[in-house]
Amino acid sequence: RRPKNFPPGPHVLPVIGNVLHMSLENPLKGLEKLRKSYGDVYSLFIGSKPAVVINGLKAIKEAMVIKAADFAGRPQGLFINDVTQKKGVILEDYGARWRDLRRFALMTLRNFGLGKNSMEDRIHGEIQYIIKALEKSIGKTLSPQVMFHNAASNIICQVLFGTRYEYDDKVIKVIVKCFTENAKLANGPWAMLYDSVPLIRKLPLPFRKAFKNAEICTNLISDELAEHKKTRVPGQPRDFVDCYLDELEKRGGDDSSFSEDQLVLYALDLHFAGTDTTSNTLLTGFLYLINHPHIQERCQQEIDQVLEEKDQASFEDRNNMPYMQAVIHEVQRISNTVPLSVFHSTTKDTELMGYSIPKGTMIIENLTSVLNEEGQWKFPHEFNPENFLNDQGEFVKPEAFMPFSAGPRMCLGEGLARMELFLIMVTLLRKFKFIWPEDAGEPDYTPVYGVTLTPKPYHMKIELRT
Ligand code: HEM
Repeated sequence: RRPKNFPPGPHVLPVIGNVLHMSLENPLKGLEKLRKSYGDVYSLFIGSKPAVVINGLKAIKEAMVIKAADFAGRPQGLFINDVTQKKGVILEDYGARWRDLRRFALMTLRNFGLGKNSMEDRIHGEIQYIIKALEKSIGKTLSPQVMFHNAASNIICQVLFGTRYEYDDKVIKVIVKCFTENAKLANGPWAMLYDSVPLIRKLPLPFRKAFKNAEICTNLISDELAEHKKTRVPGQPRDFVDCYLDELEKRGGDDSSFSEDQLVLYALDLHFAGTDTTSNTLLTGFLYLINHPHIQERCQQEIDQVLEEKDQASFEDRNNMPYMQAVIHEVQRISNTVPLSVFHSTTKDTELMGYSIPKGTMIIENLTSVLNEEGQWKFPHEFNPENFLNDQGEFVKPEAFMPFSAGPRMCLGEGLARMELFLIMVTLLRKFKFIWPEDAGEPDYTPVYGVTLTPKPYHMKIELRT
């Protein structure tokens, strides 16, 4: 039964809740349909657990920005918390420990953006490997999926461990495989059963694979950590792991949010958060640019004009490229890379749009509903950079642009992600022309649903620009 004054929603069945109202293949359509029946704030039962789904700019802003702290928790006691051993920053509940971990990550990322070997240099370094891979395919077709995935992974690996991995390296292949499998399991029916029926948790059922995968990744990162401990010079950090080890010494080892065990899961968290997101946005971006050649050409004209004889683009150049800025933001809007954000939970009894929501209720922030909300965009349902340009052709960012979410839990890698998207897209568009192969048929823009949305695999043809 729904508590008193709880948001409305469809009829609930015992044990399975509202599972039948949602397609596990793609729940986004089901959520949109329920919004039409019940309004911007409604409730669903996932198994026996109530969850509130928040849709549209007005309600999301009230929850995540105005009542920020009330909605900044993360659900606990779920399958995914057990798999990640309640460590790391993404799933940590709202409180002092989360704040400490988040502040440390933001500070370290900022420090690595400065100085000689800056984040821009690291990104440009990795772009050279993408260029090499593309040059090998000139005049032929290429599937860009693995290439973008590895590039995003390498950029974050350089920050975390100070190393990049060759595109066919065994370590990174194993980590990526484990992540992909776990993301699927976490989203699937076995995780739901694990959450709903605690008695089966120790049984040898398919969800055990997720624990095995987590152990494999933990062991690989522990090896990396051991290597760092052998070669580091205290006070002269080379990367995130060194910074963390310095911090650990400073805190004297009696602080439960900072320990070597924590570090391993923390690094895996950042790697996971920074890889699939950026690479799927790039993949979607190129899929649209290839199939909208006039937009691709207009980007190239602006890039040529602004960069002239300069060797390489810098992130600052974005301020002189309103059209490119609009295109990248439109790519992010249409990619809708993390469609349901990461689930939140309420930290106390609270209210939203006149409804009462008890402490500890799971909150599903439907970012899709804002990124294509009618009334917020000139062209909500089509790929059109005009969504981010005013009548004078200047770049403007509507309030409903929130692919990184909003409020205290909003993506902490936003700065890095935006820099990667800009430098990679500008550098590649400057050098190459991307073409849809003649024999590829009509493009299919329907994404494959998961924690992140992924475009269906596709091929691109590459020509060198003169
Ligand atoms: C296009 C790329 C990216 C997109 C669309 C994206 C999107 C998001 C979203 C929607 C959230 C959930 C926010 C919430 O719960 O309200 C999130 C959280 C997070 N992201 Fe990103 N992200 C991207 C890239 C990155 C990168 C490169 C990093 C690496 C540093 C990163 C690290 C994180 C972390 C650590 C969190 C959890 C923050 C917390 O719980 O306090 N993300 N991201």
